[in-house]
Amino acid sequence: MQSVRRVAVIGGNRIPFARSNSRYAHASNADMLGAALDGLVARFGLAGQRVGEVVAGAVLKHSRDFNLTREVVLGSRLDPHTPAYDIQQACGTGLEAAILVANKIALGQIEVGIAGGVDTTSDAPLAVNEDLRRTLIQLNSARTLGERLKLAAKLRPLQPFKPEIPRNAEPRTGLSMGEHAAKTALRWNVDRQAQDELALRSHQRLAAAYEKGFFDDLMTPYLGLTRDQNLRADTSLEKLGSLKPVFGAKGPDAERATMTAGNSSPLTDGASTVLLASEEWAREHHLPVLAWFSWSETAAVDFVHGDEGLLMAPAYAVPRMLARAGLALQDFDYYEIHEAFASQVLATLAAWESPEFCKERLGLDAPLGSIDRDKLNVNGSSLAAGHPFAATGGRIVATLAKLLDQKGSGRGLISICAAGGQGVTAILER
Ligand SMILES: CC(=O)CC(=O)SCCNC(=O)CCNC(=O)[C@H](O)C(C)(C)COP(=O)(O)OP(=O)(O)OC[C@H]1O[C@@H](n2cnc3c(N)ncnc32)[C@H](O)[C@@H]1OP(=O)(O)O
Repeated sequence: MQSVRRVAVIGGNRIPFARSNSRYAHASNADMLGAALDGLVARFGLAGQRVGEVVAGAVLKHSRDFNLTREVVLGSRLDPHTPAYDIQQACGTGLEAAILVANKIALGQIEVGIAGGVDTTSDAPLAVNEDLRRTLIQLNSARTLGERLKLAAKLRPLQPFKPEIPRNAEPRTGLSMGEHAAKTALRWNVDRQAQDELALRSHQRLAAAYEKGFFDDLMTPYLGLTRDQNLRADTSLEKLGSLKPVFGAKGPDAERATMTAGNSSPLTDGASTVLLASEEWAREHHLPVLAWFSWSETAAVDFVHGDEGLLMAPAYAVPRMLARAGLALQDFDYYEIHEAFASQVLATLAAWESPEFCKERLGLDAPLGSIDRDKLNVNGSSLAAGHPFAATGGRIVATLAKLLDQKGSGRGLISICAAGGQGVTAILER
């Protein structure tokens, strides 16, 4: 059995993120992931090379995209002998892909790998209703004219052919991510002002990062976009404060609704990729190491039978990871907490500060405590950049690795909430 090896983050490449039904309206998942991968291959001189594995995924995928990642690799300049496959862990997909690749490198199973993710809400897979779908499948395999006529006769009463549009909702509750987050915001008394301030900071910091050229070697322009399209450098607390609540805005608690289009991440299209490798591979290829991928943890909460918030799993994953790593919540120079909603970031921070939550839910004698907010999402996050579900993990890993490289030393925490009541977290070090 080989001992565990250090895993290097070499770099990343993504395309600018676009607002849904806008600049990338006619691009497919394969087009966008292909563009992000092509940029990575070009930047790190990987053309013609056989990479250990490429692992990526999409949350919303057409049924024809059996193995989207492999198809993208076959269309890329990588050696076609590069194995590639899809995984899916909702909004944690990109980070979970990086964890999978990192673990294979750590165990000596591969020397180098690429993790990625892509999503489009502009090209979402539509399905026809269940009866119609089954009848069409049977019709396709019917052997005799009689069988076909019998099945065709069944089709008429199934009119209209109403498509099933995938909803951004939990199958077991029927509630959208935003509606779940609104319930959590009430539970944690997260106020509107704090959410709008977090959103404003996200836009200001992302804009400042662009101005400094931070993304110059992390991004390839695509279809005319050179910056994330959702970024509103000119937004203000006044503008944000004037927006009407959209989640939790109906029902008995409507008066207390606080979540708006401004403090919720928008529906977004985009793709990202990250290059991970063993120390030896990096040295042999003369590629500098940005950061080391050191710890990870995935947790799940019972939001169906219990009272845990759908997007609160990172509140459980992080302390478990800290305990294994022998670290405190304050031992970090950067915190990258994915901003699905400002309220979910603030509820997570409130949970870590709560003596009751930490004792009753985490079994800790003392709360994890608060973090220095100046170290949180220092170059903006999903509220400003947008959130193409599976692509967010790659954006965050590459951003944090570069921040640590620029600082020269330090440690960063990644926390991503995901649908299904799951949370994916990791630690990068330099
Ligand atoms: C999936 C997982 O596994 C885990 C997760 O991450 S959960 C998160 C998943 N993602 C989501 O659930 C997406 C949530 N977001 C949405 O559904 C939609 O973006 C939304 C319903 C919140 C808003 O949709 P919309 O109404 O089409 O947004 P949009 O038209 O852009 O904005 C509405 C208004 O607010 C304004 N606005 C939005 N952001 C603003 C800002 N930062 N500053 C100023 N104004 C802003 C817009 O200009 C617009 O104003 P007008 O009506 O005057 O044009």
